[in-house]
Amino acid sequence: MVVLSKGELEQIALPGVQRAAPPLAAVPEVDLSTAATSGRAAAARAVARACEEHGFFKVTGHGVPRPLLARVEAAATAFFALPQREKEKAAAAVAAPGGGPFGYNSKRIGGNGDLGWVEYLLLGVTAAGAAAAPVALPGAPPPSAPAEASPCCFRDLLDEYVAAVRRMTCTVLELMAEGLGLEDRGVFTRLVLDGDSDSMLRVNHYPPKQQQQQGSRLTGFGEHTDPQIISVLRSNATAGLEIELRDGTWVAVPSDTDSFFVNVGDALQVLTNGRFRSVRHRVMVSSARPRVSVIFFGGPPPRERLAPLPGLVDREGGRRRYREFTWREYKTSAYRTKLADNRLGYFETATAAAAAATS
Ligand SMILES: O=C(O)CCC(=O)C(=O)O
Ligand SMILES: [Fe+2]
Repeated sequence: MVVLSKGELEQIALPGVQRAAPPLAAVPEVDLSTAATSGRAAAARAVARACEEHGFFKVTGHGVPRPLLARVEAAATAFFALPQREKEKAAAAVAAPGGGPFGYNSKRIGGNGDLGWVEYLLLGVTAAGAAAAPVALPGAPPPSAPAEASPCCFRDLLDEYVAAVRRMTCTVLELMAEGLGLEDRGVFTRLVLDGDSDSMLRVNHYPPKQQQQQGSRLTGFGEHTDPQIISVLRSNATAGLEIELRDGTWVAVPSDTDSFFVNVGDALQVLTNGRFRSVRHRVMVSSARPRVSVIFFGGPPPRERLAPLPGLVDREGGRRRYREFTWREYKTSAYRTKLADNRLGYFETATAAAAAATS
């Protein structure tokens, strides 16, 4: 088990963010069921508007079966209730041969000293539509645990979940392309469906606060932008997610177990030449109830060369905000940074950097 020193625990209880953020008054919402009918153009426009304004919106009418969502939530809760030893054994099984970020972790986010009041399972997503690790997660649950806490069952369930959520994600990505007026509707979808797509699934569990932490707001997951093209999140009924608006204020996103929340990621900000905004967000733990969230991150293949799409650059008089780079390069550079760093700064063109400095 990871034991934190007093100083490390103080870092999680950040004094600067003690005040509760006000709720986001109107969460932009897109009903995907209307996109299947005559409302497609309106849905595409609503998606593009939300990506430009917030880089964030809520998806209803998504078609992912409710019982599947409930089973995943129950299995995740049961998994994190397993003895620490079992969770760590699972980590060893999903770790990539050469190391890397996959597996189970507690309190430590990434390799550069970021801490949060969270434990999580991070799994690679394979091209075949299956999620998770190529090997079964070992470890039998204690006899009292529900069957779905068994890491093998949990893995199978997550496979099913990823297949359903990836399908829905592709519909959203197509709507984004349409909303931008791009002729090639599949320009984003292709990257996520590619056999080598660098997609992931993260299951987060924010444990209830301990006695001595009552009254303080803890950093569950510090502020950051997501690296990939798109993130699609579903949580239990415990709030905690907050996003930063364009004017720099933070707002709380009310939880909604029937909907998914979509974040624009860094890669999509680049592809759209900055028109879509990679949303800065965090999770604050202020409730005594645990929060469980499951996030599908749709990413491009490592070899993919990313650059602003020419059609979108033309619309800005030829001004390119980012230079071309491969996804592998971005990741190499990002792994050296802290969670809160602006990871795209390194890839900005000189004109974009100059514009940012004067704004
Ligand atoms: O757990 C959440 O609700 C969000 C966590 C998050 O932003 C992430 O895992 O990238
Ligand atoms: Fe995130």
